[in-house]
Amino acid sequence: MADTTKAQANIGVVGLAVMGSNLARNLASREGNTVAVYNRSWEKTNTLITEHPEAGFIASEKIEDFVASLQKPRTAIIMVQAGKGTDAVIDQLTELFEPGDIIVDGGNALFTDTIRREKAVRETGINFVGAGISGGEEGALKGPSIMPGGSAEAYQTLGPILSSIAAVAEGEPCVTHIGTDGAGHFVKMIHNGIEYADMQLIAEAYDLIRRGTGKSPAEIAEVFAEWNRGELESYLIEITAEVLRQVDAKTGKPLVDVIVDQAGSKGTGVWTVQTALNLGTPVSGIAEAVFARGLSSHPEQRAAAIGLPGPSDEWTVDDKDAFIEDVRLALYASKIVAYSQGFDAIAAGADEHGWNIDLGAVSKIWRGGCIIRAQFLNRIADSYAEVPDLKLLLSAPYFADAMSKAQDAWRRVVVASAQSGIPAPAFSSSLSYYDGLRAERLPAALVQGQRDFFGAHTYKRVDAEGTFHTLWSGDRSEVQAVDSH
Ligand SMILES: NC(=O)C1=CN([C@@H]2O[C@H](COP(=O)(O)OP(=O)(O)OC[C@H]3O[C@@H](n4cnc5c(N)ncnc54)[C@H](OP(=O)(O)O)[C@@H]3O)[C@@H](O)[C@H]2O)C=CC1
Ligand SMILES: O=C(CO)[C@H](O)[C@H](O)COP(=O)(O)O
Repeated sequence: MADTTKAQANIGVVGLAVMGSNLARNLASREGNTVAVYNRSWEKTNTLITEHPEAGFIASEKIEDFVASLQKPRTAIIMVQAGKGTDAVIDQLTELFEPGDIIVDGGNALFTDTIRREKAVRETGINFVGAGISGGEEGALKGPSIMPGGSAEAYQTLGPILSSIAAVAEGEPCVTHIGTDGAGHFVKMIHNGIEYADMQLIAEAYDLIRRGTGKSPAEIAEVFAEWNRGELESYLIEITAEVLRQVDAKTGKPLVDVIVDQAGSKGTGVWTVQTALNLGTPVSGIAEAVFARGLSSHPEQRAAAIGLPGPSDEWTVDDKDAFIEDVRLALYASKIVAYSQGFDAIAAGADEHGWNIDLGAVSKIWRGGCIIRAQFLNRIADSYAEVPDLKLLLSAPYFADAMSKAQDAWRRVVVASAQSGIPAPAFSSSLSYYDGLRAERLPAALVQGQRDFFGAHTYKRVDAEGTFHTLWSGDRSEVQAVDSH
């Protein structure tokens, strides 16, 4: 129980499930910290303090005691379920905290909720910081990537303690002040969108290799382990090899073969796509990943589709090693597209919400601690260092060169997917995005003509200023018009 007569802790954590308990241990392991902990139900608190006496936690059963155990100005990090749970805890803390104190929401909040909460809490004189935290259980314990928003003043107080618990990549802590109010949670949301795309692309690579070459999951694990020593080196490739190696103790089969093939989701991928749709930013690779999880999770429809015809011609892979190398290159190119789309979405969100987000700094803090950490984030960081206002990541020399080296293989893999009937939605949509971007002319011109035909939506001409409309139901002459978009 807390000694409510003395405020001993310099920081507190509310919510002691997987993320909160590990973050609290991380904080407690740093020199000079005394950590107060509180969870709605006592059981989790009790487990944490019983299993980790070395952390010297100050634990409270009541939130009033938790608040009393914090030194002023108080700082508490909330790690509870996003949505109503977070609102409930913010309300409780706002009642008990005083002006100058800091509430940090480290959960996966929707950034518009964070904007709303920051505004409401700021009016009480208390600081509110929405901070995206990535790294899962291990990251929370050993060093996550942290994406804090909120005011610059709050970050001055918070920055040092967040830096002390963050992952370190290339000698730099994986934390930076992203921007005001919801900027941190916006960037975390996009991080998760990229995570979805990356995972889907890896899953497609696995499926193509397995069905194309007949290799076992354990053999494919070795392929991924090999890839992890090259330009694809990343946490997600590393854990994919681990998952594919795992043998189910009950059946002796590869674990991947006994897991139900229906992918779940908690919402951040959907938010990314919804937000990008509102911003008019095509995050097509991320969207395909979200839809692929959705498709997998409709067992009745999938059962109804079994027996529908597949390709008539037999599809075989003649040179297995060459095919695997093609898949590797297709994965790398599609992954670059996913990150490029993600960075576009951040730039568009920053424009829309008036955030001054340093994309180079974002790429640096994703190099360590987070789920999408990858060797090639160093190349992204280099690209933004060379051209800070880079308009398209894909066009940076390193990435343009990577696309040039990968694109023939990428096309062969997409063809193989279509011919074999092995779905590869993220590979093929990423390739179409790439081809769409680099096209000198797009059939969007025809779409504009169609829109003008049925709705007098007007169009621009390539050879004259102004806005035009064809009198489709009249003599089909062209007239000047007011732009109706
Ligand atoms: N798991 C992960 O890998 C990652 C999770 N996150 C985010 O971090 C946050 C914490 O995640 P995780 O540790 O997985 O825990 P969960 O998202 O499973 O949330 C469980 C915690 O929320 C608390 N809680 C739920 N509702 C309320 C409420 N109304 N009032 C008070 N407390 C409430 C629970 O308390 P009780 O024990 O009493 O039920 C418990 O401590 C979430 O926002 C999540 O999205 C971010 C990155 C990675
Ligand atoms: O934020 C995270 C990692 O960065 C969480 O693990 C998140 O829950 C993953 O999303 P989903 O459950 O939808 O796959």
